Amino acid sequence: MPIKLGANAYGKNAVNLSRIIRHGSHHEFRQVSVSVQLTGDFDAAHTLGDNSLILPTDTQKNTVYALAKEHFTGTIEAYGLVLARHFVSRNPQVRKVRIELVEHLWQRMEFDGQAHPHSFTGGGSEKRRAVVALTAECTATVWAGIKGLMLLKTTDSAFVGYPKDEYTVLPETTDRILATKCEAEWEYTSADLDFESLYQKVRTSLLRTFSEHKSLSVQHTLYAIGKKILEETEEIKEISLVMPNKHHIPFNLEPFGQANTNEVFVATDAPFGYITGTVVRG
Ligand SMILES: O=c1[nH]c(=O)c2[nH]c(=O)[nH]c2[nH]1
Repeated sequence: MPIKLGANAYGKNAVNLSRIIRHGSHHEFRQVSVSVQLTGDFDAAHTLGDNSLILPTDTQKNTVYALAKEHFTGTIEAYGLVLARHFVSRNPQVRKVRIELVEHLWQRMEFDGQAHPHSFTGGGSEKRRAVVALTAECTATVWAGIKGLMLLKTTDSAFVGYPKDEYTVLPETTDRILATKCEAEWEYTSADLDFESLYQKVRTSLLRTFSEHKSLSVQHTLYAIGKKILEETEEIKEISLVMPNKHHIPFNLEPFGQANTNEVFVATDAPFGYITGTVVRG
């Protein structure tokens, strides 16, 4: 049986780029982790050690910084497209480039209702993410997403009617805490869109459905969130959601002579329910 090289790709991961955008004394601050991945004609590099078609990952890293001065002034989606077009147009050996950008969300400080011109606080666990793929034929695909979005509501969440066997001890509940650290990723229908307003629209829709939905399970809420986003936003082809169930378990206060009327809980890290799903059209 002959042996040959299968699928392969290479690039620089986690290029940590930060940038100040100055408008006089009012500054914007952006911080993003960029990963570049190239797919293409790299057989000779693997089988012969011939590096003549290998654009060094160090050069890829430098390109992320060099193009940032002129081009990283808007959305991460737009900057991803600039980088992808650069690598594809300069390197005929590249069949496909994939750029992943994960943005740390710094929040501007505010004092007495006044936005501070140059000071920020860390945005917590929430990150904004974009992935851009561009082929040598210039077909671009853009995905956008949210990571680490902590969501919690204190009512309008139930879990009843599930099968019970000899190992089931979970009591049915019609009023529990629903908490998750949500991840969402959606694919756009085009690479020529207002990525900023679409991102804000999707994020707001996600929060609104989470808070307003009469949840019968995490699965039920996940689908409701995805369905609403697709109904409201024709520029989105499909959306995938990850919604771990961050359990808050009622603590037994009976040994202390008190009734726990759904007020005191143990917040548990592990294990946790892991609920994922993609909502599609048609
Ligand atoms: O919303 C839920 N979905 C489940 O699949 C599940 N399983 C479980 O033990 N609790 C829950 N809650």
